[in-house]
Amino acid sequence: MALKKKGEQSSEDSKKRKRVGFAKIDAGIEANECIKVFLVSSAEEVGAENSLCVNPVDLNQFFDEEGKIYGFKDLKIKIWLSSISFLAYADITFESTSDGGKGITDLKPKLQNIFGESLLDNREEFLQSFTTERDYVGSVVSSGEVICSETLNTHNDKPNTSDSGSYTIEVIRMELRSMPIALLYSRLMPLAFLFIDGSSPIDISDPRWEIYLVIKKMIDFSGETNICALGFATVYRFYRYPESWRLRISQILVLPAYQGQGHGRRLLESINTVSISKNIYDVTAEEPSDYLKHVRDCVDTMRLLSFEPTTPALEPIVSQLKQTNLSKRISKFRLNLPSALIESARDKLKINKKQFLRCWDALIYLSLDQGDHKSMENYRNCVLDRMRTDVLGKDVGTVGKRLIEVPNNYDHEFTFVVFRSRAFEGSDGLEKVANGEDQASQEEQFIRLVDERLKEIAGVASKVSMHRRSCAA
Ligand SMILES: CC(=O)SCCNC(=O)CCNC(=O)[C@H](O)C(C)(C)COP(=O)(O)OP(=O)(O)OC[C@H]1O[C@@H](n2cnc3c(N)ncnc32)[C@H](O)[C@@H]1OP(=O)(O)O
Repeated sequence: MALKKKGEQSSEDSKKRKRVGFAKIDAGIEANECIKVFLVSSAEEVGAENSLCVNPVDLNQFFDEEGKIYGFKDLKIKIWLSSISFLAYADITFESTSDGGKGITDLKPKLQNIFGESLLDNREEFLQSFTTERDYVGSVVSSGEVICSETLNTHNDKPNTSDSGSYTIEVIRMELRSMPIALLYSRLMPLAFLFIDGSSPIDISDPRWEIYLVIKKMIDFSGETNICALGFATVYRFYRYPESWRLRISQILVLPAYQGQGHGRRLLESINTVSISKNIYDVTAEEPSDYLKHVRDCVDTMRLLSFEPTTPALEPIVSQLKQTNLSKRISKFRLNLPSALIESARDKLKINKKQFLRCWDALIYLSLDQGDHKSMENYRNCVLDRMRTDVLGKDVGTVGKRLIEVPNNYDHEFTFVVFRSRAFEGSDGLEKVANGEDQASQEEQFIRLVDERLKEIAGVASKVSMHRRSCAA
């Protein structure tokens, strides 16, 4: 073996060194960019150009390292999700693979993290499932309890007046621990992961879980009844001391193709029906999305409007808003909260206090003349004032200790934090008021918050007015 002296380089060595550069490290590709999910209801739709492509909340979360997939060139993943059996199949294509410094992502376990057992390996088996599993949902829900049933006309989705061209929408309630429904839920769970922000699996062995399925029943040309699932809600029953129960909506999802057709409302109304029939204490929702809040506010505001004690409770506050000038900061809303109505709405309609207060805003708004500048200005000031109290604490105006309501998953009504605001305590230990600049920016934030809240209230009020007009017509 020839030894090379230090410092001595052959011309061959120096050529080699020139050729050894720093290879570019694989930047990877985001899962959101290369994965497309299609919701299909027949074998013909699998691979078809016009199949329904749906938008999951965030696929990156299922992949490591900033949601990226490494080692593939021109990677394309098409996931076909059957709305008949809720089985899935992934078509994966790529030009080549190479380890560019970050390895080659093992796709199968990653996709199984989302789809679990419902991800099939065999394309043929998946295609056949549209036939073999055609009655799957129907057979599972056959033992469930029908909570609501509505027959609609195919042409205009209005309650049916003739027998032809009709279908039935039902909401079915089942306990999750029984076997066939537990298996169906395990196929629905990936949908919750895909379409509900921050969704996590639930422990179906806990007997307090139940599921509400909204299904469509239709008789086909051969006279057979086809049943498919359009959405679902999982609900947990909590014990409430000393001897009652509360229902908490954990996940609610209407399949993308069927959203905005009243199925979310039907699920919520069915949960309300059950909570009343079983004399549950109240109903809450776990971290509701903004849109779910909107739908829920519409549903509960409508219910409160037809609740007898509501109108007399509204009258005094509405007449006050019409007459008084409330431009100065006073807590009229807090002072005038209708505690008897809050309690009877909880008792009879199972609307929890936090939810009641959201609807109360909409009910007052609906009772005011939108063209009357004074009452609308008063209303705005009251909402602003209530928000200040909510954010700054129950004890606005006193320095030092403050009491703040903080959200939690279990019960929004009963969590408070007491703290000593730094803005009110100087380094010399003397209590001071916040400086002018802090107060101005705080005020700006409140104005922004109040504008957003007023927009939400107006959205609910307009939907409720439309719904009332169409019911009256
Ligand atoms: C706790 C959690 O799970 S949070 C996550 C919630 N789920 C998701 O985000 C998943 C994706 N989204 C969905 O699945 C659905 O959109 C849901 C479940 C949020 C709502 O279900 P949908 O079927 O889409 O709602 P639905 O058709 O019943 O309501 C639609 C409209 O009718 C209105 N409406 C419903 N009931 C009434 C009523 N009684 N009176 C007046 N209006 C009503 C709603 O306000 C809404 O109005 P809009 O036109 O302003 O949007």
